[in-house]
Formats: sequence, structure tokens, C-alpha cells
Amino acid sequence: MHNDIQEVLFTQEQIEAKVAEIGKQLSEEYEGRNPLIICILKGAFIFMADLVKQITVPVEMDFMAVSSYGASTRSSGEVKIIKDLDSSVEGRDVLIVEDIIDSGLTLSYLVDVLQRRNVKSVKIATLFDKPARRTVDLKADISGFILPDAFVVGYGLDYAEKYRNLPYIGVLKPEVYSS
Ligand SMILES: O=P(O)(O)OC[C@H]1O[C@H](OP(=O)(O)OP(=O)(O)O)[C@H](O)[C@@H]1O
Ligand code: HPA
Ligand SMILES: [Mg+2]
Repeated sequence: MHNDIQEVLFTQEQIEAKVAEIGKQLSEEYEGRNPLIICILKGAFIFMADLVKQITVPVEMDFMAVSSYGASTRSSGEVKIIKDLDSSVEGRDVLIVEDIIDSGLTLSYLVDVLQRRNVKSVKIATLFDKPARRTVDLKADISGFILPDAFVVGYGLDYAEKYRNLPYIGVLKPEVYSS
């Protein structure tokens, strides 16, 4: 285990099994359709890569980069689009793939942006969810794991751009971000 990690919440094996389950569920849900899957960078890149391999219907993919945390463990409250989509979403069945929903600010902003671009439907699949931390009313259609109110890293999630490559998800030792 990495020295800055206090506790592993979900192991690589548990995550793999959950991602396979979500992939199966989405394949059934989108049977006969051709969804556009949007990966929210940077955090969702590992989940996206593992998830799409488990989806059996034809899909298209696009990527959007947003940021609101910077080098902090709290949302700045301002969601910045750093890279917008390459393709049009008008009339499309859109599936947003996200690593974590915490305050809900990032996704409530993005759902609003997509709806104004006249999508046919929009659904959210998140691997991790911290419902206790919501400041806006937002629910995912699929939530893989429910997390306690603690800042976590790994499997794409960072603190100040570090730890994204850990294959598990863990709680960071408080002294790492308070120092
Ligand atoms: O529900 P919220 O409170 O909005 O938090 C969730 C968002 O915050 C993180 O992104 P971040 O802004 O850290 O950018 P990153 O993905 O590049 O790390 C995470 O990847 C989600 O997109
Ligand atoms: O717990 C978290 N860890 C990393 N990034 C995050 N963005 C929102 N919540 C978190
Ligand atoms: Mg981040």
C-alpha cells in the first residue's frame, strides 16, 4: 500500500467486479441504441477505459475536461470547462461517465449544459458516490459504490494531481493534505 494511504476502501478486484456489473447493466439498458458516452476528464479516464470494454452495444465516445477542485479537498464551487466536446450532442442518447459525485456541482452544471444543447436523453453512471456531501439535488442513474464523507484517491481520483494511478481507492492520511 502507498505510504500516504490510511485505509483502502475498495480493492482492485472489487472495482473490477463492479465495473463489469455496470457494463452489463448499461448494455441491457441501451440495447438497440447507439449512445454517445462522455468521459469527464481527468478523473473518469480509468473508469471510462475499463467500462467501455464491458459494453456490448455499439457506442461512440467523446471527452470533456472540467475542473473545480484544483489542489484542494473542497470544491471551489466554480466549474470550469477546460476542453469541450468535439461532437454535437443534439438528438443523442448521452451517457455521462464520471468517477465520483461529491457536492454534485460538476454534474448539475454539465447536465444543464447538455440539456441546453438538446440531447434526446442524458443518464449518469458514476463509480463512486458520496450522497452525504451533496449541496445540490442530483442523483446518478447508476452509482457503483457509496463512500463515506472522506477525501479519497486512486483509480483516477487525485489530490493535487497525485495518486490517480493507484489501482484501488483509499482514504488519504489527513497529514498529507493538512501539511
Ligand atoms: O460533485 P463535485 O463536488 O463537483 O465533485 C466531483 C468532481 O470533482 C472531481 O473533478 P476535479 O474538479 O477534481 O477535476 P479532475 O477530474 O481533473 O481531478 C471529480 O473527478 C468529479 O468530476
Ligand atoms: O474525494 C475526492 N477525491 C478526489 N477528488 C474528488 N473530487 C470530489 N471529491 C473527491
Ligand atoms: Mg481532481
